[in-house]
Parts: sequence; structure tokens; C-alpha cells
Amino acid sequence: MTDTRPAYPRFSWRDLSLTRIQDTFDERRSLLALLRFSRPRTLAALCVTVATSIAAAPLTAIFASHAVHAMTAASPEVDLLPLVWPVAGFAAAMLARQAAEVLARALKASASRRIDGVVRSRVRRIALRPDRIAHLEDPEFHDVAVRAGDQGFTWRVRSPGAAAVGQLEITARTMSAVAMAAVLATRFPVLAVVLLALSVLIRSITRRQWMHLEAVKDAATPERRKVDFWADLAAGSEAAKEIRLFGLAGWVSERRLVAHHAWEAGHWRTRRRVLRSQKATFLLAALCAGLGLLVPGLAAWAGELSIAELSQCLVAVWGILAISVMGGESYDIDYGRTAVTALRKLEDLTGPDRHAPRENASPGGPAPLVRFEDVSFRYPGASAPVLRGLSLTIRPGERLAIVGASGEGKTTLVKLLAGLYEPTTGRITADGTDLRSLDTTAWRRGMTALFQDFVHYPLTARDNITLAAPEATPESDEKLLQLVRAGGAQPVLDRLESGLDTELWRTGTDGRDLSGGQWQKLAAIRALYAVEHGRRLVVLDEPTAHLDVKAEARFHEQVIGSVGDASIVLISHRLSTVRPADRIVLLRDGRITEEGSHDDLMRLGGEYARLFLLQASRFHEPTAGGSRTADSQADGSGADGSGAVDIEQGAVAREGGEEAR
Ligand SMILES: Nc1ncnc2c1ncn2[C@@H]1O[C@H](COP(=O)(O)OP(=O)(O)OP(=O)(O)O)[C@@H](O)[C@H]1O
Repeated sequence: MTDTRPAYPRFSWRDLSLTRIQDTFDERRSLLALLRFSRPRTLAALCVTVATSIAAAPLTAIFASHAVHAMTAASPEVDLLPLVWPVAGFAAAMLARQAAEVLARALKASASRRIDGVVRSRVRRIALRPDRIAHLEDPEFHDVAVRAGDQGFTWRVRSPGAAAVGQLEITARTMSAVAMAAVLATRFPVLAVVLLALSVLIRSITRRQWMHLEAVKDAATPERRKVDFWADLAAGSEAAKEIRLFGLAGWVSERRLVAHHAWEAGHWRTRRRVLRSQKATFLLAALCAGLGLLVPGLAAWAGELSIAELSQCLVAVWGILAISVMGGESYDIDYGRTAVTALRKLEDLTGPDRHAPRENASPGGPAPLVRFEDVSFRYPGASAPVLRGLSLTIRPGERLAIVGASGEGKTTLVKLLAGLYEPTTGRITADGTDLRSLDTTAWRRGMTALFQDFVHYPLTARDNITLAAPEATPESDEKLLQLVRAGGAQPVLDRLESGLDTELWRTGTDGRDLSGGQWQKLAAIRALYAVEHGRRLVVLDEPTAHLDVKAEARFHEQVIGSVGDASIVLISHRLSTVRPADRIVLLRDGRITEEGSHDDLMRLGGEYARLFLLQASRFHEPTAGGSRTADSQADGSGADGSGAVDIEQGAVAREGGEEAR
């Protein structure tokens, strides 16, 4: 296995090249630019506090010198008044510095939170921006999105906001070190330059070493996503039932721990290596401190420097050396730098906004004539195509059913129809126009879909219905209830204390949840509501999977019968659901292999008929004289009278039968 961890940093003269310095400078500038997202008042106050602490640093040194001078000159007999102003000045400078730092802490926290909010909403906007959804299935997109918008995963919050204020802090510290160097330079110019240069060097080496550790962590972002996955699974409600039922609690915790160890494995090795290589910087720091004490000390010893001047020099030395100490802000900066780069990369990955001029598919018009013309489709990164040269027509107002075994590509076909992906080759047209050149928003306004995994929104029953047509003006309760009755969902509403206004949110204060079948009935009303508001192409993907036998039997009359002249694309494994369709198509090996009405296909005696009869045979009751079909086998009804037979069972039975042959 190749090691993908970043190499340990070594000194290279290229690091001192003008281009490298310029790049670093640009990065830092872009971090400071993030400060514009904070509130103007906060930013102004932050600038004042920063300026105060920069100015207070050299003033402390100067007043210290004057105070010492006044103290050494003063005696009980002489006037003590000259002592007052330098001591007061020193105290004021110290106080101003302390106050500025305390105030800055609160302002930085506020600015940082605000910047993070802006960055995170930008990440969300970028994720939602593309018309298609392929980017959301790209692991690189997820890693980059985590880096761009997430909070740091450590003992302190590390985020773009923290980086921006960290950069401000380090800029202020550098300026105050330069100011201190200017004070020292009045007596020891060479020492001032040497100390400043060495302090910056120490900081830079230490920073590189620790930042390497951050780079190692960053390279392990995919491992970190695994940790998050297991942690969410353990704490979330989605898998709660299965975890308890299968007794997986310990196993899930263990998986999380294993993932955590895998994520952290490289960190500890790197951390030890960094600590070992700190010896050189420690020696360099000791050399700086020695020089800073010795040079002015020896000058004072030789009588070239008064005690007052010595104290000024020592305070200045202390101020310069402070820049060599690496604080948490360096981590913040590095993390934020990565976040800013990631944000730019996100923009590149998702591409520009699609504002291309398109022809309009107006909502509310007649149902379109849709054609799949020799369409092939392969998911990004997948080795084999799902659809291979599929041709299919969806006629206006038609009830078209698509059947096929699991994984044959039925849902994929619908995703292409909704423009969530583009065909790899071939094209899909609506009334003769390629979907690619239609305005995606307008096209989607003309259709609605009830997906297999439709979302249970934590909203009221009313909102769960009406969000299918967000542009519509709110309907009166009476009209909504009419739809509910027409779609057969009245019994669902009857059980809700506040009817349409009941919050369907298990974890909400007064909320409650619905069963799978109840949700499905409500979602069917959502589809009817969309039709009421101009959608003329309705996709129903396994709409009866959770319904009881009676509800399933009524589905056609109640839901499909209520959509008027809209076209319906119905996908189901349950042949009783698809049987009344105008046309049934069988999807196999990426193309349509059979099509016709149920009767046509039964007469054809092909794959559909074979599947159908094999499925129906599972509902025979063995009798003394052979087997008895619960309902007529030829008309394909199931044992329960609903005809609820499952194409998957048929497929399994067929495979079993073929093997036996
Ligand atoms: N986002 C995706 N990325 C890669 N492959 C995918 C993705 N979604 C589906 N597939 C693959 O595409 C194939 C077709 O999936 P699809 O969901 O369209 O099948 P289906 O016929 O609707 O199946 P089912 O009847 O089980 O719902 C499957 O092999 C599946 O693994």
C-alpha cells in the first residue's frame, strides 16, 4: 500500500524564493480579507484594540526607562513629582494593553463566528448550486466541503473565522515586535535586526514542524469521515432500531473506535517526530535570549548604558522574542488557509452557476411528449453503464409502468428524466427539445416525483404536502382536505390531533411520527398537490411499497385516477400496482426488452409473462390433487386478492427454476 501521508518538511532554498514568499503573502491577505464578513462595528472596534496593543508595546518600554531613570535620580529630599508621569505612563500603557487584549478576545470571538456563518452558508450554496447531483456523490467534493466549512476537530474551534482573526492577531504581534525592535535599535541596531530575524526564523521552523502534523491530519480526512459516520450511526435515530434489534451497539462502538484509531494512527508518530526535532529551535531560542541579555548587560557593566536605558532595552528584547512563540493562532491560520483554498476548489468542482439561456418548458401546459433516444448512462466513477442504448417514449397523458429486477436502472432512468444527471450518450427530449437545452428549473416545475426514499420533512402535515409546489399561493384548508380525501389519506389525518397542522417530527416538542404506509399516503397527496399546480409529468417510484393490501388495491382509483391528463411513470415491483397501466415496459440489461399492456405482454408470453406466472405460482395452495391458485392465475391476481405479487420473488423463482433445469 502506498503511503499517501505528506512528506516531513525539510529546509529548501526554494522556500525563500520570491514566488513562494509572494504566495504566502497572498494567502495571508486572503485570510485578512475574510474579516470583511464580520459586522462593520465589530471590525472597527477590533482594529482599535489591535492598534492600541501595537502602540502600547513600545510605549511600555519607553515609560519603563523613564520610570527607572526617575526612580534612580529621586531621593527623599528632592521633588518626587518627576516620578509621577513616567510611572503613570507606564501603568497606563500596561493597562491599555491588557484592556485591549481582553476586549479583543470578545470581539475576535464575535467576528470569527460571523465569518464562519458566512463561509458555511457559502459552502451550502455551492453544494446546492449545480442543477445535477453527481458532485454530491463525489468523495472529493465531500472532503473539500468538510475542509471548507467545518469546524476544526480539536480542543479549540478551528475555522476560517478563527483563521482570519488569528491572522489579524499575528499581524499585530509582528508589528509590535517591529516596534520593539525599533526601540532597541536606538541603542543596538545590529542586535535588534539579528534578534528580530532569528525570532521570525524560530517561529517559522516551529510552525512548519507543527503544521506538518496538521497536514498529516488533513490527509486523513477520508478516515475522519468514517469516524463521523460511525458516531452518527450510534447516536442517530435512523439505525436505532436495527442496532438494538441485532444487538449491534457494542459492534458499532467498536467500529467507531477502530475508525478513530485508524484516523489517529499517523498523528502520534508525527507528533513524536516533531517533538524530537524541536531541539534545534530550542537552542536557537536560548541563543537569542542570551544575546538579548548579554549585549545590553555588558554595555551597562562597561558603563555605556544607564540602568534606565538597560531596562528599556530589556523590555524591548522581551517584546521582540515574544514573536518567536507559536500560539494557537498559527494552527487557526493554517486550518483557515486550507479552508479558504478548499472553498476555491469547491467552486471549481461544482462549476459556474448555470444561467445559460434556455427554452422554457412552461409549467401548467399540456403533458410533454418525452423521448429517450438511444440513451446510455454510467454513474461517475462506475465501471459499467447502467443504461445501454435505451429508447423509450412517454406519451402525453399516458400511464406508463416500468418494471424490472432490482438494480436494472429504473430509478436511474427517472433521475435522468428529472435532469439530475445527464445521459452519457444519447439524449432525452421533451416535445422535441433536448433536456440539456431546457431551463432545468422550468422543466422541473412541469414534473413531480415521489421517490422510493422520499424525505419525511420535520414539518406539519400541511407543509409536507404543499412543499411540492413552493411557488403556489397557499390553498384553503377545504381544498387541501378535498385532495386528501380524493387521494385516500383521510384516515391518516383523522389520527392527527391537529389535523393538517400536526408537526410530523418525532423529536419535536409536540410532534409525532407516521408509519411508513401513512407517510407514503401523505406523499401521494403531495404528488396530487403538485399536479393541481401544473405538474404534468408524475413519477411514482414504488409508491405502494408500504401500503396495506386494501390501500394498494385502491391506489389506482384514488391516486392515479385523480391526476387528470398528466402523464404517469410508475415503477413498481408489485405487478398488481402496474397491471392497470396503459403500457408496461420491461427494463433489462440497460434497455427496454418488452412493452405493451398487461394483456399484450401476457399474450406475448415473453419475460414479463414468465415472471408474472412464476410469481403467481408462489401463491398457489398445495392441494391433494396438485395446486390451487388463490385467484385466477391467468389474470395474475395474488393470493390476497390484491394481486400483490412481487417481481423480485419472480426473479428469484425464475433463477431457481433455470438452475434446476
Ligand atoms: N449514485 C450512484 N452511484 C453509482 N452507482 C449507482 C448509484 N445509484 C445507483 N447505482 C447503481 O446503478 C444501478 C441501477 O440502480 P437503480 O437504483 O437505478 O436500480 P433500480 O432498478 O431502481 O433498483 P430497485 O428496483 O432496487 O430500486 C445499480 O447497480 C446501482 O448499484
